[in-house]
Amino acid sequence: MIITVTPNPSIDRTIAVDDLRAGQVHRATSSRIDPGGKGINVSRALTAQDSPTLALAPLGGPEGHLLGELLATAGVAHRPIDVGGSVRMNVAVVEPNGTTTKLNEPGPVLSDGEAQALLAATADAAVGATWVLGSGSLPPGAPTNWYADLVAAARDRGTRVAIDSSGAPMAAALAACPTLIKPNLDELAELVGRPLTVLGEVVDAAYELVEEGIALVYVSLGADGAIVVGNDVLAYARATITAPLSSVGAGDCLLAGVLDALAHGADPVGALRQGVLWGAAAVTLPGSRVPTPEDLIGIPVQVDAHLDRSLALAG
Ligand SMILES: Nc1ncnc2c1ncn2[C@@H]1O[C@H](COP(=O)(O)OP(=O)(O)O)[C@@H](O)[C@H]1O
Ligand SMILES: O=P(O)(O)OC[C@H]1O[C@](O)(COP(=O)(O)O)[C@@H](O)[C@@H]1O
Repeated sequence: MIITVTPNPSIDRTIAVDDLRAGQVHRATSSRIDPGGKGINVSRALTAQDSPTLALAPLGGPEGHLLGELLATAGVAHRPIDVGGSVRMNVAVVEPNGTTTKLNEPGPVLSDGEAQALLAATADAAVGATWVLGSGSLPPGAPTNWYADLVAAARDRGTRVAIDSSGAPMAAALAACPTLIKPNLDELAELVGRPLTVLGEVVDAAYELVEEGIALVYVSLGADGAIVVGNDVLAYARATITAPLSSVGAGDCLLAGVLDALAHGADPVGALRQGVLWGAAAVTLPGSRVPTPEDLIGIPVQVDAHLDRSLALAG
């Protein structure tokens, strides 16, 4: 069982328009809502592939109630933590050429007690789990070291822990040495404090984090695929998608594929292959829809242990 915790979940509304222009009135051509937040997306992707998972999240207010209903409809096992503030609504505006503009709300303020209750519930659920994943931004009010505390709590219970966040909460979590992290290119550049433009620079940056004690660093590189770096582990994988539809949540699907494979005993490179497959399949689907087994059919994944360090990245 893979436990996910999403301290700042969302309802994701995807709105399609012909041509987005700031300051103008637009008539949408379509719209949809999906359950959102990074850990929730990972649990959705795992559920769609029949992989056991439990999603924990603070589900407050009418939006929290709606999010719980959406998760139940999708068959995602979840444990709501009751909080006073309402779940946020994040908006993605999608244009026909695939350009996506995202507006993410900050989320409700969590009190100290609510942040502690979420941590305690996750620590309880971690006992006997294959992995615990903490993912996404922290809502206002949650302490910056919330993910660092989660890493310590999971380690105390003998459970492997993955963290996928950004900014100060991610930097604090790194110091606590999670088992695995999944930054994208921008997040890795932020963690090492320098721009990364070619594959060799990404590999070197990921190695620095491995040397600090992170066992496995998976870096997602959008259309350029992903790498895994660990002690004695280095591989690059990519899949070519001819008609990408929406990249919202692709990183979450990649991480779901990686954790599912590792939970089933795959080696880190096999897990990279499955992660890239699930991530690539996600971009063929609208909004943040997650791939089913049928959606994975016919997507070829190339895995290469000898990577071209000079490969320029699209960023
Ligand atoms: N245009 C694309 N074509 C093929 N695969 C893609 C494309 N965009 C994303 N992916 C796959 O999805 C993964 C996650 O995407 P990425 O944008 O890097 O994550 P995040 O959502 O975390 O920023 C990538 O590593 C890649 O495997
Ligand atoms: O917690 P954050 O960083 O604001 O991100 C939340 C957003 O990320 C997602 O989980 C995935 O979106 P991305 O494409 O930005 O990875 C959305 O469902 C959600 O709206």
